[in-house]
Amino acid sequence: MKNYTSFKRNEWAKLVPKNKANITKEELAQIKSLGDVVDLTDVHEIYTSLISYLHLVYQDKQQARQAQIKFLHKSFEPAPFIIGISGSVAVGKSTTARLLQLLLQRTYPDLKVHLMTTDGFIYPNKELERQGLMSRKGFPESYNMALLSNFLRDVLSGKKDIVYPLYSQELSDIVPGKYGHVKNPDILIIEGINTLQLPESGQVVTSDFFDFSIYIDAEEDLIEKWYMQRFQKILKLNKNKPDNFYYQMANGPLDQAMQFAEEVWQMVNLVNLREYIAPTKERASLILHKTDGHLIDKIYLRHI
Ligand SMILES: Nc1ncnc2c1ncn2[C@@H]1O[C@H](COP(=O)(O)OP(=O)(O)O)[C@@H](O)[C@H]1O
Ligand SMILES: CC(C)(COP(=O)(O)O)[C@@H](O)C(=O)NCCC(=O)O
Repeated sequence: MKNYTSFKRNEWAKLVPKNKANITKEELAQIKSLGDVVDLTDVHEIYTSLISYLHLVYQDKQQARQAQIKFLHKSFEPAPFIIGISGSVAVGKSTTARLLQLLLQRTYPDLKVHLMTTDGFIYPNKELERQGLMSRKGFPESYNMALLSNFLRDVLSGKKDIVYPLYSQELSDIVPGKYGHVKNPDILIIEGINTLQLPESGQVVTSDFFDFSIYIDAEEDLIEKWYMQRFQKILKLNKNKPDNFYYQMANGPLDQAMQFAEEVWQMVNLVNLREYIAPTKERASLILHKTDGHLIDKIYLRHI
């Protein structure tokens, strides 16, 4: 990759020798999604350097804003620093995003760090069915991109309380009547498979709103394994929840359920990865490459 400097794990870790992220094992336990195994080594070797670099980018942005405001003879209006996180379905975006939020909050206790996902901007199943898009969930046309752009515009305009829809993986649908709120955060982390995608002509590019972006990368076979493992965990979690989307499958033959998940991976998520997600990789400011066991083995930092 021409526009990036690449680092092996230990080279990246050496950029910031001191351990600044004094996070405890208890705090780490909070962010583990569905029983995953992020460990303190990752925090020390990968995220400490990342947080230090983000600090530089953050300061740079504040300075540039101050300069512009002075030039325009305007008064200072706070606007959040926005970090976008992208990558395949099941590559570990939400887990990484939660860890980053926790570490940023720990490092800068005076700053408000809000985390959200773009899943909420997928049309509700009813609407997807109406448009014949149920098997295209996650593809560009399944998102209400105009709503997402308007939302981001509101965020940057400094509006006080902005609502956004919420998606539930267990329901496999938008949660009716429930909304997230963005209330003037200093840092907004926004994760989703579409965060680096270029929209159809005429629409606003989501990543134009970002101050920094991260793409999480891994080999297809590994991501498939993580997808299947997560699917199995979701089945277990919903065995006794009759209202749940996965309830019938969770109580039927396991091999049939796994066959279904395999088909969804092959026909939907893998196609989406190849056609629409992976091509956005080289738009990211930073690429975190993962190997077996979710271990980050390579880091690529884009030149500016
Ligand atoms: N660092 C990690 N260590 C162990 N398991 C992880 C890690 N990151 C993600 N996982 C697991 O991989 C699966 C997919 O992760 P998730 O964060 O849900 O992905 P995404 O948000 O990209 O769909 C989940 O089962 C999660 O528990
Ligand atoms: C809603 C999603 C696109 C979100 O992706 P994620 O946050 O899991 O990366 C995905 O979970 C999804 O529903 N994909 C469609 C096919 C499936 O059920 O996996």
